[in-house]
This record gives sequence, structure tokens and C-alpha cells, in this order.
Amino acid sequence: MPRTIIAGNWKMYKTQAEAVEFLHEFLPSLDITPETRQVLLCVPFTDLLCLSKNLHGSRVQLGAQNVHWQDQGAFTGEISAPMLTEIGVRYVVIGHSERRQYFGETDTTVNQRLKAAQAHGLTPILCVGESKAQRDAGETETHIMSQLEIGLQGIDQTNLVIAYEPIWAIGTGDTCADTEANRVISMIRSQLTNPEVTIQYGGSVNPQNIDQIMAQPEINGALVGGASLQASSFARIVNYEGA
Ligand SMILES: O=C(CO)COP(=O)(O)O
Repeated sequence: MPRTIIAGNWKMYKTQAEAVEFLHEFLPSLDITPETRQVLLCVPFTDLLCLSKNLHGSRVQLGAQNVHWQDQGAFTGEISAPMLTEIGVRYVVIGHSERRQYFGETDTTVNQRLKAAQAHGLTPILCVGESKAQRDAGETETHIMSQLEIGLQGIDQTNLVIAYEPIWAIGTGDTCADTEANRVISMIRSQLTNPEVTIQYGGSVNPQNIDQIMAQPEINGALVGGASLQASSFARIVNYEGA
């Protein structure tokens, strides 16, 4: 069985002070068994060091939201994998649709970032998903298959998480129907060589829909944006009802 991983993606939200305040409320309300349910917070770079100290000994792991493919060099504004692992980061989100849309991320650079993350022992969370126009044109499957084909070239599937995030469902409140998310995730799994890869759903996950999403057999977790910013709402999500 793939491991269940519920991750919060804070995007560009929360100063350090706000992050610490979040933890004070969030950590005591966790009601999970870490062996069966992994919880992650993927936070802005400036929050990582402080959260690493505050999460030490807790049941929550830390993730970054991007990583460069070189270990060091003249790459102004970038952060490398050794810089992340040194401060206790274990996961990194790669190829989020917002990076693809606003910052020129391509499947090729996604692949380079995945390789660098794995080379340093980070677990990458590869984000894939179709736009509304692609869905309407019936191109959901071909688009995702092409993202996977290029993104996963030469990638070790024993240290990998995939997040299916339909772009039209991100931040819109327009959640993909859970059976449809299950169908697409099943298609994604059919493209993989390792059946144990955790595949998450992301896109308007909230405390009201998490139980139903997690009841789907192919869905192994969630990547949560807006609803991970409030401690009470993210706690309800990670404490979802189910196995
Ligand atoms: O992009 C997302 C997580 O990476 C999803 O964002 P929302 O949960 O705000 O829709």
C-alpha cells in the first residue's frame, strides 16, 4: 500500500511569526499515527529554518516549494538541495502549476529539479494536472502522460510522490469530483513502474470534502493550499475520518 501523505502548501503566505503561531495551535490538535499518515508543511524558504527547529521531535515533516538543479553557482535568487537538507527539509514540491504558469517552469526543468532533489535524499512531490481548456478539449490524459513522460525520465520511483492538481480546481472552490480524481490518478498510476508511489489529489481540498476524497481507493493523500493556512481547518483535514 502506498503511504498516505497529507501536505499543506502555504505558497507565499506566512511570516515566521505567523508560522510559529500556526504551530502552537496546530501541533496539539493532531490526532494521527505517523506510521500510517504522514503530515507535511511545505512553506516559504524564509520559514524553513524556524519551522525546522519548532517541528523537531514532532510528527510533522518539512517541505520546500522549489529547488534548483545545481548544488551551487551563480543563480541569483535560487536555493539548492544541499541548502535544504542541511536545515532538515525532507520533501520538496516540484513543478507546481503556479511555477509552470508564472515562472517558466517546463517539463525539462522539472525533470532536472527532481533529479537534484533525489540525488540529495529529498523526496520530490511532482505536480501534474490539466487546465480547463485542456480538459474541455478532451486532452487531460495526453497532457498528463506527456508531463509524466518528460518529468520522470531517469527518476527513481522509490523516492517519489506525485500530486494530481487539475489547474481549474486550484483556489477556485471548484473541486474535481472525487470519482473523477480517482480515475485520473488511476491512469497516472498505470504509467508508473512502482505501484507504491503515493499519489495525492490537490485542488480546493477542505474540511468538508476531505473524508470523501480520502475514501477513494486510488487517492493516497492531499496537497492542500488555502485550507492549510488555518490551523483548525488543516488539523481537521489531517485528522480526516478513515483508515
Ligand atoms: O495548489 C494547491 C496545492 O498545491 C491547491 O490549492 P487550493 O487548496 O487553495 O485549491
